Order: sequence, then C-alpha cells, then structure tokens
Amino acid sequence: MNTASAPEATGAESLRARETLKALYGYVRPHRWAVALGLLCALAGAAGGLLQPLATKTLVDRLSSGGTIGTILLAMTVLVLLSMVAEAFGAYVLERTAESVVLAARRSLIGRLLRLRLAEVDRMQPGDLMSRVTSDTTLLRAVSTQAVVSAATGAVTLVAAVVVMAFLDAVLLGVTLGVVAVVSVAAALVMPKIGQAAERAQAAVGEMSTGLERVFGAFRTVKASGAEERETARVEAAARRAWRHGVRSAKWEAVLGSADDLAVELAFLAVLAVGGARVASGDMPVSTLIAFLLYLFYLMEPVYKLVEAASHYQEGAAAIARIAQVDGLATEKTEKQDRQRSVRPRPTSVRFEEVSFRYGPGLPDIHQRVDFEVPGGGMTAFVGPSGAGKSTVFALVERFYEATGGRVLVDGKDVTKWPLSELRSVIGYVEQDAPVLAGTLRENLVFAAPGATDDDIREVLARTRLDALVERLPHGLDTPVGHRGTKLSGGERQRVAIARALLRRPRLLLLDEATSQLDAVNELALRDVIAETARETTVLVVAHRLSTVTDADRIVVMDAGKVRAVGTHEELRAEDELYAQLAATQLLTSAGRG
Ligand SMILES: Nc1ncnc2c1ncn2[C@@H]1O[C@H](COP(=O)(O)OP(=O)(O)OP(=O)(O)O)[C@@H](O)[C@H]1O
Repeated sequence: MNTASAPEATGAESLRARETLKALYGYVRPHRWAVALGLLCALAGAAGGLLQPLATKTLVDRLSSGGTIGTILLAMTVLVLLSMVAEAFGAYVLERTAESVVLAARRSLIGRLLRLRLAEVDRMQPGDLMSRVTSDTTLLRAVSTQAVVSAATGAVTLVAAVVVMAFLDAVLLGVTLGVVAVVSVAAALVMPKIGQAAERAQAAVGEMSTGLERVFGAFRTVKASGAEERETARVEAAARRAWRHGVRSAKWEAVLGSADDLAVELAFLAVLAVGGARVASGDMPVSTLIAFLLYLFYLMEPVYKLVEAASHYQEGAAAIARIAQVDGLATEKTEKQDRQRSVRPRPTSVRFEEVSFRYGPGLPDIHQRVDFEVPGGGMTAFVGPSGAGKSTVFALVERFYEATGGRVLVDGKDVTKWPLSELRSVIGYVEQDAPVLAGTLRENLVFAAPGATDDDIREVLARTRLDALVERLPHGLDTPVGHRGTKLSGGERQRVAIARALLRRPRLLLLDEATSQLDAVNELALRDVIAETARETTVLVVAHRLSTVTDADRIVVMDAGKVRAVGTHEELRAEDELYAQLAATQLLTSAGRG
C-alpha cells in the first residue's frame, strides 16, 4: 500500500502539543462566555442524569419498606425534562459558537492569504491554501467547542460519579477503576494514530484542491492536450489518499469507541461477580448493587465524552497545525489609504542602484548589479533575450519582492521606505498575460480604481479603442467576461488590462508587453495609447515589438541579469551588437543568444 507523501504531514509534529493547545485557546477565548454557558447547560443535564440512580435507590428502598413513590416519580419526571431542556439549549449555544469560531478562523485566513508575500505564494500551492480556508477550518468546529465542553463535562461527571460510587461501595469502585485503567492505557496508545491519519487526510484534501486548481487554470490546454484522463487520475489519486487516511482514522476511532464500551462491559461483569458475592454474603444490600450498576452505565456517558473529546482534539489539532502554517507565512504590510484622484499626477522617476536579486535562497542571481536611471515622463523600453530579468525589474519596482542588494528608487525614494499601498497607488501595472478576472467588463475596468466615474471610463475606453467593443457587447459594460476573461479576444484582454491600469491615473505605468503579435490595427492603437500616456506619465515597457522600441525615448538592453547598454534605437543599433541582432528581427526577444 502506498503510505507515501503527505507533504505537509510534518506540521503536527513541528507544532508542539502545547502550541496546539495555545492556538486552541486563542480560538475559544473570544467565545469563552458562550462556551461557559454551554458547559453549564451540559453540566446541568449531566447532574440530572447523576441524580437518577440515587432517586432509583430511594424508590427501591421505599418500595421495600412499603412507602409511597408518587412524589419521587414526579420529581424524577421533572428532573428528566429539565435536564433535556438544559442539554438542548446548551447544544444550540455550542453549535452556534462553533460556527462563530469557524467564521473567525476563515476571516483571519482569508485576510492573511490576500496579504501574503509573493515569495510565499511561489512556495505554496494555491489549491492547498484554499483547502485550508474551506476544509481545515471546518474541523475547528468540533474541537473548539464540543471537545472542550465534552472534556470538561466528561471530567466533572466522571469525578462526581466516582465520588458517589466510592460513597456507595469502595470495593466495587476499586474493581471498576482497575478495569477502566487497563482499557485507558490501550486507548492512549491509539490516540496519536488518529491525529496522524487526520493530518494526512487533510493534506490529501489540499492536494486534491491543488490538482483541481491546476486543471481549471488551464482548462483549454488540458482538453486540447487530451490530458483529461491523466489529470482526472491525478486528482483522483489525491481523493483516494484522503479516503485511505480518512478510513485509517475511522478505524482507530472505532477501536477507541469500542474500547470504552469494553471498559464498561468488563467492569459490569466484574462488579456483578464481586457485588453479587457480597450481596449473597450479606455484606451489601441489593439496592446498593443496583445503584452501583446504574452508575456504572451512567459512567459510560462521561467516558464516552472524554474519548470523543480526545478524538475531536486529534482531528482538530491536525487542522490547527495546517492553519498555523499559514499564520507563519510572511505577509505584506499594507495600509488603507484614500487616493486623491482629482489632480493630474506628476510622473515619477525610477532608479536602480547596483541592484542584485534572486527569487529565493539557493536560486540563481537574476539581477547582478543592475543599474539604470529613468527620469520622470517619457517612455523607456526594456529589451533583451528571454529570461534576461526584464519582468523582474517591474516586480522589484512594485515591491512584489525585495532586492537582495542595492536600492530601487521611485521618485528618489527607496521603495522599501515607501508605505506599500502608497507606492502601489502611484503605479499602473499591466502583466504580460494581461489577466482579466471573472465578472463584468466594468468590474474589470474599475478594479484598480474603484472610485472611477463613468466619464473617466468613457475617456479611457476611447483611448484604448475599446469603445467599439463595448457597443457590440449585449449588455455593454455590464457584460460578464467569463472565467479569466475567456469571452474576450487576446487583444481585447490586453487592452482591458491597459485601460484598467490607466484608470488608476498612474504616475508610473509598467507595461509588460505580451509576446504574441497583435494585428496591425491593434498594434497601431496600442502604440498611440502608449505614446499618449508617456506625455504625462513615466512609462516603462518590457518590449517585444520593434514598433515599441523605435518610439522609446530610451532603451535599456538587458542580458543575463545585467544592463548591457542604454540609448536610443539609432544609437544602440550602431553601437550594441546584441541590440543590432535583436532589432534585426521583428520579434525582439527571440534573438536570444541563449
Ligand atoms: N517567481 C519566480 N521564482 C523563481 N524564479 C523566477 C520567478 N520568476 C521568474 N523567475 C526566473 O527569473 C528569470 C528572469 O525572469 P524574467 O521574467 O524577469 O525574464 P524576462 O527577461 O522578463 O523574460 P521574458 O522576455 O521571457 O518575459 C527567469 O530565468 C525565470 O526563470
């Protein structure tokens, strides 16, 4: 059997039991009064149960002495009803609280996930991160309230029952506890196995989400590659792993569940034997034996509760460990800020001072002492072979990653000194694959500038030549564009992405040109948009088209993580061998020297 790979399975081990308990307390703390109320109700219910055998003993004693039993019967009925009401109310309070714990955990996870640093997201799988929000938090439901209350009521009622049993007959209690102790040791050995299986099952659920996310992220490619069956098998394998570990957890839970039954059954037989002998010898009245046996069955309840609490705890601890891993990931510090959109903004300058950068420890240097200066305004193109580090320049300007050496300055100020949200608010960024989000065209346009007015939108639509498209669409701006904008053409998606960036009225526009060639009309339109924008904004373009560079005020030629030359098209064509080679082909990046 394949027992392999639960990539995150070490989580529970790494998070020590004390930390798990601390984290659990953190979840319960805001709801402690509700949990206390639930506990009180559960205890009231349990107390009702605890009094029953004593009432039964009194009833039997009265019957034997020929007394009346009406009042006792009435009292027992009221007791049963009251304890039922208390238990039902307590259960509701706890379930409600459990949902609130899940909500709080989800809210904090969601808030955290969207603020994660890009380097962390590069390391993790988005599908797995999603499953922590959807699936792992669900497991908190039982552990945060039910397990806490079950453990507390179980412990209290167990002690109370033991005290009453000791008062009834110490010898029989000794027999009972002896049997329970033996079975408890066996149960304690089983516990960690449940936790381990639960964590592996949750990790497999994460892998399943990762697989699905991968498929839907490239749905057409999957179909076009005829990869449906292979991808189905991949996701199914994770589903089967989740099943296998789930079943393993169920098996140990069943063992644990029967262990508590066994404890009580064995204790019952032992008490019956020893107690029967003592009644026969006249050392003990029969009513005491009956009451003791009833307590023994009553004991099932707290023992069952303790076992249930323990297995919920094992499952919950697995979830807590996985959630805590997200808490351990580095996030960005962003502050909310009101943007001033009315005034025409001043273009910013950009400067790289001897910038070195690698994407992570142990990865190669992508930038090696990159140094260039771009004054405010105008258009600067970055060219160079594929992988030279051009898009990485943009990632560092946006501070998606931080330079490992040197400084990146925007408007003369180190990007690490800018408040992050302020830095990004002056930048408009168009990614290379120009992502469009599910939703309407309008939602996509105002995504980076939620306060944009209809006039702003109209102006930008005209500039990006999207007005004709809007007129054609059945619901105009309110037409849904499909998952990732699949209902738009590639050129339209790119122009939507540019319009979105322009609506932000950026002081600096970062445009990572798509490698695909646009048709002549679109190319011309795009060229005009960039030229127009460059009049009032600093525009940096990772250029893949000759037309873009011939228009540029300056061109930065990059090669293997270094700036090789800076100049205009004419200058570079005459002076730089690589640039001359690149420019000789229409598609600038394909002439890589490899
Ligand atoms: N998130 C990342 N993690 C690790 N390595 C990365 C990451 N992003 C990019 N790289 C690596 O960094 C190098 C430079 O990438 P970059 O995207 O800056 O190149 P580029 O010059 O823009 O290339 P292209 O013209 O093909 O878009 C590449 O070799 C790439 O493999």
